[in-house]
Amino acid sequence: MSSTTNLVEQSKKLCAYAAVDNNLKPNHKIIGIGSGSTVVYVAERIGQLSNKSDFVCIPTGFQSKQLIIDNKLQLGGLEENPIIDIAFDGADEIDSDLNAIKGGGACLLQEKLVADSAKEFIIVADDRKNTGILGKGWNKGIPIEVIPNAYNKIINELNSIGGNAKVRSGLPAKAGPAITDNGNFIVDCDFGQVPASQVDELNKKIKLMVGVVETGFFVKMAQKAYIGNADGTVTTLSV
Ligand SMILES: O=C(CO)[C@H](O)[C@H](O)COP(=O)(O)O
Repeated sequence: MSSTTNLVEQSKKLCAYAAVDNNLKPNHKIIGIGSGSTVVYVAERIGQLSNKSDFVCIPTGFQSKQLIIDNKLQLGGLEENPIIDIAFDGADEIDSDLNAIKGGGACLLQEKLVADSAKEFIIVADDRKNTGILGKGWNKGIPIEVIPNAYNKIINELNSIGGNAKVRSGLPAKAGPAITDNGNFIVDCDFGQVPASQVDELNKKIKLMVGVVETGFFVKMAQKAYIGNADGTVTTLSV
């Protein structure tokens, strides 16, 4: 592992541990666990607690479910636990209002369900994600989960409002489109930089396209973000 990779990994761990240590309380009985490489350390930290039988963890997808099981945490479902006390998740990019782009790992629908059901939603990310404006650092486009046979219709509609959209490929693991945990496709749409004041309006426009299941814009959902810096410090952002 190169020293840069080491530093990024270290910063992910630091921010995840700080987010858990500073926010998880004994009265939190239902905990949302997100997806991605940073949340691995959230699950690890929660797994170190001695009162693991006192709470239930709700996953945001297949990887997240495995993290819960691997850390010997109690697995629960959103059906039986529709109100989550606190949820932790990663992000692909964060702006100055704590709006986020999510879905780089194709889990955005379940991630948004968990975040939306949570009384407190906390983002953990290394400092490459904290650019202040969505689309500045993340140039792969906004992930949008769509019904499979609607993908070309939606690509046309996204392009007609100024986007540059393409269906996400499953290569090299799978020929053809990537398939989400919900059996849908992901369309990634680049809109360039989206100022914080325009994120809500753009998100609503996309949501209204028939065949769109969910967008990767998380608009004002997070109360706090823990950012792991390369120098070993953690910055806390809050709204
Ligand atoms: O939205 C996500 C998956 O759909 C992840 O939370 C996001 O991609 C961040 O992942 P990482 O912590 O590996 O940078």
